[in-house]
Amino acid sequence: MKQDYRIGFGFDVHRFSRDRLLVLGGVVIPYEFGLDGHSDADVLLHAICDAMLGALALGDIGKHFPNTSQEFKNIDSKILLAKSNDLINGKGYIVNNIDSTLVLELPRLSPYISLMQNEIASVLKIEPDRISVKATTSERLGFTGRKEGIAAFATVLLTRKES
Ligand SMILES: C[C@@](CO)(OP(=O)(O)O)[C@H](O)COP(=O)(O)OP(=O)(O)OC[C@H]1O[C@@H](n2ccc(N)nc2=O)[C@H](O)[C@@H]1O
Repeated sequence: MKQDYRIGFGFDVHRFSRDRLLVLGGVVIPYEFGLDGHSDADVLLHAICDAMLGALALGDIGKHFPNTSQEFKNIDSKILLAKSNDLINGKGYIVNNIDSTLVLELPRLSPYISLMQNEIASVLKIEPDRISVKATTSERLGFTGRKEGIAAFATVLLTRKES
């Protein structure tokens, strides 16, 4: 008997880089640096994808979207989020809610949080109030504190699709 609920956790890190866009939660954020990566390096969406896949023990994003594949070069990570959603839907589950936290010193994200929630909700086709996006500094400690990059954490609760 399949469980009615499955919980997943995701984590990702990307390093800051010049001449790259900063894309977080599907939103382009004005800043002097972007994030390095094979895709658009949307670290928040990657952590959320990882949590969705992990909830059903489907492996991690690298297994489904390898950074060695030309298919995913510079890809918009909203496409990876949609693909991850298709995978869990195909297994009979939908996203009930997401909680996530970005760890970075700068830029300030509070003006963009609701935009990110709306973008993610729109891709997943669920209500924005089921998507929580938070941002915190690491009090200038560690690689995030040295402004070398951004870390993202996400937890996702999946529920069975109404049969
Ligand atoms: C989103 C994508 C799109 O191509 O690239 P980026 O834009 O982040 O570069 C990838 O899915 C991003 O996958 P991600 O999983 O974050 O990349 P990595 O950390 O480099 O891990 C790549 C693969 O190596 C495996 N891996 C990683 C570390 C480790 N010590 N042993 C491993 O076996 C992981 O299971 C993963 O499947």
